[in-house]
Amino acid sequence: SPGLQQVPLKGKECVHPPYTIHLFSKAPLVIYISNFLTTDERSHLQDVTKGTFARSAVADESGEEGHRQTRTSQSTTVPRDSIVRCIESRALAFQGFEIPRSHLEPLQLVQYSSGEKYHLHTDWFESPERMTSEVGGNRLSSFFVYIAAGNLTGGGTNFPILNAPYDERWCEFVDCDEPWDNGVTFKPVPGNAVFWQNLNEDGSGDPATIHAGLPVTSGSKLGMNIWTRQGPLSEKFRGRDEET
Ligand SMILES: O=C(O)CCC(=O)C(=O)O
Ligand SMILES: [Fe+2]
Repeated sequence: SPGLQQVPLKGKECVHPPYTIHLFSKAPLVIYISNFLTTDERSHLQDVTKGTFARSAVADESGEEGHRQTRTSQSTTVPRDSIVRCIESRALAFQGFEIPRSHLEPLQLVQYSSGEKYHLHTDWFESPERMTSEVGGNRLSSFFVYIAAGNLTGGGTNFPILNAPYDERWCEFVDCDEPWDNGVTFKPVPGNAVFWQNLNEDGSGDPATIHAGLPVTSGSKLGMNIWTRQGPLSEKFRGRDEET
């Protein structure tokens, strides 16, 4: 239609699935999304990252990256093809269209086998080394998308500071067997995602966004992080964009 700029996608149309959103919390902003990724997109992400996973790193207080018992998963960066760009566009549109693509970190897949977990942490940083202008400052928001669950038990995403919901309809997405004191645990339902805002209006990190990937007690879990920074990442960290 006149006035609408269509981005050419080299033969592959970017069609967004009709996902459903459920507002979980207003402060911090936490939104549960059903059917954020299609089955084809999920298989594609698994195909293009096959054999590329390595032990996940975490940063300590000094910003030093290393391997710790607090994060025992394997992870990898997803190469940016037309399907991945389509998922990026969806994540940006979800946040209101204003954020340029350059504010997105490369998408990260995280694989957990039985016994693996990611201890309580925030996705936002406190050490200046981890939020330089080269990496676009701090992490404004996070999507954790569930990509696959093979005979999975455990492995939910737990937010201990958030209140568990009252309405039973949440039990489709939330572990309603968790004791009330544990906060909320989102169930790893493939295709679904949890979105939250990490930073307050003044740019400070919101401590209430602390969360964990609970131990996988059997089977396997594959998830994906989509992190949006406050500003653009340099080409060194984000890689080259052919189109914007
Ligand atoms: O595995 C999960 O459920 C959460 C993972 C996570 O929080 C992260 O990778 O930053
Ligand atoms: Fe996280």
